[in-house]
Amino acid sequence: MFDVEYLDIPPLAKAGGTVRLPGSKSISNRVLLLAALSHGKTTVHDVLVSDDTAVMLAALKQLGCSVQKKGDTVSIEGLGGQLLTKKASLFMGNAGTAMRPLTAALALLGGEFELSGIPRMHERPIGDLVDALRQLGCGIDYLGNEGFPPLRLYPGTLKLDAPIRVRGDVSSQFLTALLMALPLVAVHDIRIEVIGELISRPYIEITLKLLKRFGIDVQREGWERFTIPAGSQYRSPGEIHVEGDASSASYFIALGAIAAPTKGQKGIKILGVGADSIQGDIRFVEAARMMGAHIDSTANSLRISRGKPGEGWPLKAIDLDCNHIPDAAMTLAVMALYAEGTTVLRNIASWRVKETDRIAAMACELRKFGATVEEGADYIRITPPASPSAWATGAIHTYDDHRVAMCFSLAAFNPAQLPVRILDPKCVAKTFPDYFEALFAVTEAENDHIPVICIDGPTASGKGTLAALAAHRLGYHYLDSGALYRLSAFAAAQAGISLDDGDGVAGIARTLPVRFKGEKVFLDGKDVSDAIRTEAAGMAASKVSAHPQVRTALLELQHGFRCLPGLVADGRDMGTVVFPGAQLKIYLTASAEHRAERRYKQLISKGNSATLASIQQDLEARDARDMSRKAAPLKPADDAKLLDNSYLSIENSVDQVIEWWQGSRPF
Ligand SMILES: Nc1ncnc2c1ncn2[C@@H]1O[C@H](COP(=O)(O)OP(=O)(O)OP(=O)(O)O)[C@@H](O)[C@H]1O
Ligand SMILES: Nc1ccn([C@@H]2O[C@H](COP(=O)(O)O)[C@@H](O)[C@H]2O)c(=O)n1
Repeated sequence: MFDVEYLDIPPLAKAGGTVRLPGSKSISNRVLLLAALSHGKTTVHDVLVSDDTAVMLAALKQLGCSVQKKGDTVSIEGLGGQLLTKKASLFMGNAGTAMRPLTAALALLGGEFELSGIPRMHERPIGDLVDALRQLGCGIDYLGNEGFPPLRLYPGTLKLDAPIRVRGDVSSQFLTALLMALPLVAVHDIRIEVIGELISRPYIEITLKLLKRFGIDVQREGWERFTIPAGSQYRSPGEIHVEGDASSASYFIALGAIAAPTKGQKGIKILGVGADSIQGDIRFVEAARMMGAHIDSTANSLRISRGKPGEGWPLKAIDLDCNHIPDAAMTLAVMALYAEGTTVLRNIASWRVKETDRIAAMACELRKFGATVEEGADYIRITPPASPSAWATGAIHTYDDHRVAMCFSLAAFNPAQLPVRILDPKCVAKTFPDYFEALFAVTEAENDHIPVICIDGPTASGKGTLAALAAHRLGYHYLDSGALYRLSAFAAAQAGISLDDGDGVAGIARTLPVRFKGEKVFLDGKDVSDAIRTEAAGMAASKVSAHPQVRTALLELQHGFRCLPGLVADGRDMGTVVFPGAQLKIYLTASAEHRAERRYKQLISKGNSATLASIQQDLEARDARDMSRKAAPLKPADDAKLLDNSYLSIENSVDQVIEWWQGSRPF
């Protein structure tokens, strides 16, 4: 996951490859709760691992459930409809799929509970569900604003004879919550009557299908009346698989529809969800087809490609009632940027009470790209920028809403080739923690568009420290090019090749079996991190680095580090030779005394013996060799910014680099 303040996505050009989707959030949280309420043990496979499911699992544990989790497989020993813990304070984060059904189940089972969430959860309505539960005699108080969480639940006297009336026109989750909770107390038939037109019906279909898997056969009359038969009892199905998340699929369906295919790939293949999906958002496929996407499906996979010019590309504007695909419809709003004409998405009033007011949020962020947007109580109308030059870009606010973050990543295919900044990208953790990694794995940018920051300078000036920290702050990759020279010398010595034999060392360098993992370096699978970090190894590296053949041999390997979303590279010739077109070049220096002292402390802290004087002598000798060699000598690039950090802390040095970087960005 990109745990950074913002993520800059370079202009993207192409897409192709296979995406395996994480499990569906809606199915995962329903199944986890049903498993907990059932008799017997349930093993749930392919569960979504995310913030919202973590909240549900934590609550179930607090309620006395035995939960074993291994990766995306969760085993739950069901409570058989009896709570072991009758008193608890449960934190629901911003997970509506946990808050609503747990409120209903706990209110009916009886006990003293408090349910709260993050501030936005306390703005999301729950009054209609509370009203329905109070009709049944459940004890529920509001602890904050009337109609909203947090809630206090306490035992009441249940009255289950009369039909239960619940509104269905604000959130279908209220009905889902009742459908999942009422089987716990179905001593006789229980009738639910829906008031108002039921929205998001496909989510109710998921609920009914899953209830069936757990032994509850709800009778339905249209979408107005539901009956839970007397004597209903939850029974574990034993094993159950969660399908891929159809709402998450929408980003990759859209990607296939708007991106030119990468060489050798037939668009995007999505695994985990397909024509047999029980999720309503699978009908996003129909909407994407209407806009021009070419989509083939099997039972549990999809393949998407962009139409030919004039036959699906550019996309076609649509005017669509999106009540059946409320979550995935946000993706259509971003696809509308690539459509000819004005797209209207209707019947989306529920957007206003989701993670954020999604109609207002989408309108505001779409305008940053130059779109003309009109918003109404329950619709949004989007006209894309009139021409490539009318496109703008901006820093996208994500409102702690995973879907805003994910769908706006697609704006990086803009024809003006502008980068897009996503603020707080880690909000995708709610449903798809590795979304951006998955996106970058199947997209391509023009090489020159992938940003590179070069940090060159003499020994022990702090290049590596600075480069690694700057990369971390930006979510970029990091190249420690010095390590490649150290490894070449090390591997050559091990193979008995003289360090003076340029061709011999170059032969080794050309096929270095190197792997970086965090701060560790592996050569042919062996951890050589400490072995290549000695001063002797640095001196050996300096020797082999003077051979032009060795430098050429390492060039391709270094270029390979230039990957989405960007790179920070440190060394001696990053800005002058390896990445001459880099967007930012820094030449980092410090006085020889400061550098010697830093290296001295570094060595001593690792338990090595050294004297300050000898270290200073060695590093000055190494610098002299690096600066005087013919091939790619150490020197500042003509367009490098000079940074002397003799009296600058590490943190201030990083701040300075980030400030320079920000200054070069269009946000
Ligand atoms: N601004 C700074 N102030 C104080 N110490 C620093 C500063 N920057 C880096 N250091 C410390 O200096 C030491 C050397 O830093 P680092 O290894 O990053 O240098 P380098 O330039 O990459 O070295 P090399 O040339 O060997 O690759 C480290 O212990 C690091 O913590
Ligand atoms: N781009 C580079 C990086 C390093 N070298 C040579 O390798 C030696 C070791 O580098 P460290 O950064 O790990 O200390 C260094 O002294 C250089 O001789 C290089 O030539 N080009």
